Amino acid sequence: MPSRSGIDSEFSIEQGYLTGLYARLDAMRDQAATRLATARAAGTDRDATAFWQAELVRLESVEDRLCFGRLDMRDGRRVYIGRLGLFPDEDDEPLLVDWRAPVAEPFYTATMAAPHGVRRRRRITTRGRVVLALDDELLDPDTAVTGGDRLVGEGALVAALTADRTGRMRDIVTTLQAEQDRIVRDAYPGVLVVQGGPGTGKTAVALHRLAYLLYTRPYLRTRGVLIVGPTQVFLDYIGQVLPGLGEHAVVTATIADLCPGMVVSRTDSPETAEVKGRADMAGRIAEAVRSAVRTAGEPVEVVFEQQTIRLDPRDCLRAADTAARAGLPHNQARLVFQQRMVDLLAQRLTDRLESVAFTETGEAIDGGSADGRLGAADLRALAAAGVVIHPGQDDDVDGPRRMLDETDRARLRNALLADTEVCHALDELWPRLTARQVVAGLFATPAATGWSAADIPLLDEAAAVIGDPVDAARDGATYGHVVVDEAQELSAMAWRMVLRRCPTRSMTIVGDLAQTSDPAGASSWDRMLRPHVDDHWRLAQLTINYRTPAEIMAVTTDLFIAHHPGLRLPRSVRAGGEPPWRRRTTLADLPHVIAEIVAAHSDGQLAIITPPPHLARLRAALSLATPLDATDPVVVLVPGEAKGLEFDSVVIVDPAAILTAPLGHNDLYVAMTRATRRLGIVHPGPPPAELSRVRES
Ligand SMILES: Nc1ncnc2c1ncn2[C@@H]1O[C@H](COP(=O)(O)OP(=O)(O)OP(=O)(O)O)[C@@H](O)[C@H]1O
Repeated sequence: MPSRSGIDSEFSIEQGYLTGLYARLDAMRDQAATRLATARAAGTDRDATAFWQAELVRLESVEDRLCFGRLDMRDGRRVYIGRLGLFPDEDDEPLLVDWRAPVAEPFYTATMAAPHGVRRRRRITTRGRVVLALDDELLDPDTAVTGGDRLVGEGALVAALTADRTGRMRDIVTTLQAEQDRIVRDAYPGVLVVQGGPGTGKTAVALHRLAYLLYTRPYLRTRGVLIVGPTQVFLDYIGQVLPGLGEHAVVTATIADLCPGMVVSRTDSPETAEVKGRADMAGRIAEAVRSAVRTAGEPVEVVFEQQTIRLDPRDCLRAADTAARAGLPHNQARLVFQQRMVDLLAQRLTDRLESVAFTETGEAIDGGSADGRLGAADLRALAAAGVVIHPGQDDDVDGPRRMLDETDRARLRNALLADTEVCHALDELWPRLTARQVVAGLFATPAATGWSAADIPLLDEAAAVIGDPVDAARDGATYGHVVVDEAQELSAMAWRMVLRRCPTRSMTIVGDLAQTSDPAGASSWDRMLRPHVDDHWRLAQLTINYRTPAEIMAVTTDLFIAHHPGLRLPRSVRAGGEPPWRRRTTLADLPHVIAEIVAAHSDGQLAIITPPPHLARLRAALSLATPLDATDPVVVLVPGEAKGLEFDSVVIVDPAAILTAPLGHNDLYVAMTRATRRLGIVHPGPPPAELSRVRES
């Protein structure tokens, strides 16, 4: 055992070092504040103002757990690891190494068998600016046997996993595990899919990977990075993680948010949503847009300044063909079509004009040659009649003459383009479309009835095909790297929407095929991704469940095996929690029983997960305000809302009703794996067979 004085001296060494680090951080903050004030006062350099403002925010956000580790290397070097790099001076050795730097990697990956030059790994637990605990691991077996070093403090991982939940995710930078760190630092440039069971840290890993990529690929800061999550509640839940890692320039969005200006106000039946999510909807949208062009068949008559101009259907078809071959979206190709048509109309008008000349008294003389141009003989006749004709600059003096030069013809084309009747006639042939029109036309649904979640990817697809954003005022941006969380829920059409925002296909996709609850979602990553990225995607797996204790995972086994024979249940990292329980009641008594459970609950955050039909009744019974706030001590929510979240205690209501949804078994699995400590089930009537392992209380 290390002596008390030995431990004390280790603490005082680390406390002294930590105090020095904070002093350096404070100095950097002061310097950033001064530079910001100077830039603001000068008022000229907006880039400098923005830079120092962002720098100040970055330095403020690393206050908590600034330094959390130390590596003692076999060559005698000592490396302190923390949230950012700190240097005494530009060229000196760092006081603190950013956790993302290569030299920090062994902090996460070194083992006794592969120590990567590390002799001792020390985890430093702090609160505020005070050292609370030191936790040492010796990676040098010889020294360990002689007892020359010592282990100090509580295991940081266990402490992190057993801490009370707050409704906000925390970063795991101090306790990232080796299999997670490998994914965080993976240099794969294409689509990296992280598959893993509940609680394996997929979300945490994706967020840390994003922080790592922003550090190692600084160009991403200007290209922008995007996180797509299932709900706003989920995005709020993870919202503190990246700022805590010093990264603020990240956009978060649900699928609906990616389509600016759209509000989801309608719910489709699962069957309809599944149909709308299918990949072949893209073909239907393209066809609907193509068929809006009506150029075949009848000759086209266009009236301009009381003259009727008749165009041959073949001319219109040729114009449409040229426009279609320009490779532009519909609304932009329409401009090419209009241009071609106006050229044709102007030509017809010019031909007609040049085949008719007028005397000074306004009388028409038919002086046209066979090709509609004025020949030398015509000109002589016209001159004799007193008509003055200005030959165009490009006219050959010996050849047929033109009345209109290029400028005149351009003016004529402009006059045609500005003419309401002409525009109307051309619009009939190649109408300008809106995304709303196209999608409403597909399902014969009036746009006024509002849009469902499954409509959003269709609107976005239509917007891409026609070339105008759904909301004329706001266009969707593209990003240098995109993270998609709960990615198993995305339909084929939603994938198309996300991929349009990531032209480089640099993506981190995290999800679990056993948690899919959207009927249009994924049952195979390959089937979902191959049509878009061919084989430029790679699978990484996480296998250890850090959230859910073994006792709870054990009761999900029957449910899991019955529906996912090909997948493996993740292994729980900890056991010893309370055994799950179930309680039978009646439908009428349900609100009363839940209120009783809530009243008796005192320890940590509690979630009541219920199928939608009971939601309003239970919220009313508990007098809960409506918008869901995941930080409340008691929350009532449906399985879809619980995705990605976690709570100290979970009570599942009426599991049989949850199982009636199309992928209800996955919903129930999601609900059961949200608990970090306790799971209870309240069921009106007999329990579903899949839950027979749960003891009745
Ligand atoms: N290395 C770690 N150290 C500390 N906590 C961890 C670690 N890995 C995961 N956790 C914790 O485990 C919990 C589950 O992590 P996370 O939500 O990322 O898992 P997930 O795989 O996305 O889960 P699900 O698919 O169920 O939504 C979180 O509280 C997270 O902080």
